[in-house]
Amino acid sequence: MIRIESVTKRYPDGTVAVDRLSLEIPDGSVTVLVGPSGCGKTTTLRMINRMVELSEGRILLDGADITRQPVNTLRRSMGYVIQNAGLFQHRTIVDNIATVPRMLGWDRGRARTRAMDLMERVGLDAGLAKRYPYQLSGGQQQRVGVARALAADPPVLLMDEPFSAVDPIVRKTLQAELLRIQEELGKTIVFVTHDIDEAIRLGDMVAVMRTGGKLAQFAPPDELLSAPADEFVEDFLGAGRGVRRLSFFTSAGLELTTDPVVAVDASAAQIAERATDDVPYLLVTDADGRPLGWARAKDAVGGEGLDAAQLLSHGRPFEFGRDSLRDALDCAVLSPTGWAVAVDGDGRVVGVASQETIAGAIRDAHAERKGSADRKAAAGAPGGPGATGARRTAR
Ligand SMILES: Nc1ncnc2c1ncn2[C@@H]1O[C@H](COP(=O)(O)OP(=O)(O)OP(=O)(O)O)[C@@H](O)[C@H]1O
Repeated sequence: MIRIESVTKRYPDGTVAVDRLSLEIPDGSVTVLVGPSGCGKTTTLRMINRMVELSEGRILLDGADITRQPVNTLRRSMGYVIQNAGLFQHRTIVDNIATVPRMLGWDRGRARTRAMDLMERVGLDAGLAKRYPYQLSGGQQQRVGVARALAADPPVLLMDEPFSAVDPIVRKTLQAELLRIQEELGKTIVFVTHDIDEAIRLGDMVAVMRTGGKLAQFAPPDELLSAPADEFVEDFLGAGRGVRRLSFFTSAGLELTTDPVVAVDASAAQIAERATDDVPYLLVTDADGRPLGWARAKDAVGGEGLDAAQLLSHGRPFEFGRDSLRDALDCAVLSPTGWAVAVDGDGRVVGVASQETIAGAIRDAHAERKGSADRKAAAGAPGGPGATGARRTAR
């Protein structure tokens, strides 16, 4: 655990960049520092690896004061990723990634093998290994930056606006990749951004800082959205808090029905059996149970069977139990029938849910969450990461 204890940074010109900041950064999770420009995020991050020396207070890494160990030893335990990747322009990609292992005395072959493994892990084609940074896109360069920071397998990763310089689509992909890598590696990540959506998507815990280097709120994103500490945090979070919070509710409790689901080769009798008064649309699946689209029940009954070419689009299904209630709601709202299609991990239909069913599940989830928050408050327990149930999606 990284423990920041009442830390202040006063630069030589008198600027107080960070003012008595205290934070406990849990192991194996992503803690995001977010706030407006100049609020002291970068200064805080750099005090952790001592690129900036603090003025007052102390920082403990696993209980030991970071000033008590040689700065090189400290930095080796912390990968560092910055905006625009900061790659060595005269070195190939594979050599960039192998930099730290080589510095640690690994032989060339072992360092290169490690670098090639990491390229695969961060989603880079092995064919890029011999290129130079200028021959890569911005998104690819950021991936190299992440791979280089992971090369010596440090327990801590410090990331300073690593995805700010790439376009929004690449940025979402990189965020999703980071979450995937984090799921596998379980590093302690401290991530700086000025983008609140990025903070909410990536953070297990989010520290909102305000100008003057003061902490405004430190909470899991769900709690931030449901109970902002004050007007500053509320303004910073922006509009649509309620809908955004649904990302933290799992779809696992949704009551699905399979009543409208029929296979494309269903007989006239099977279709007639499905198409009751309560089922205006039928969800048609292929022989493997994957969704093909919606058919109007009244058109399907009495016909010659279902015509896959005549179906209404089923939109993007949600993965039952993995995706959130926000994903399910999005599906239902965008669906031409108002029904969301739920699939399993292999893309096979497990059922459908109406907008009304989803609205009911949202009410239940809120009531359940409120009950559990009240119980926690009564027991004096703080909120913590990992209580969300839904996969954090980078949609
Ligand atoms: N070397 C320095 N000397 C004097 N003041 C500095 C120095 N570095 C940063 N500052 C000041 O400290 C404050 C915090 O800067 P910092 O870079 O930590 O903020 P930030 O939240 O990361 O900002 P941004 O989002 O714009 O990168 C700012 O007022 C900045 O001008």
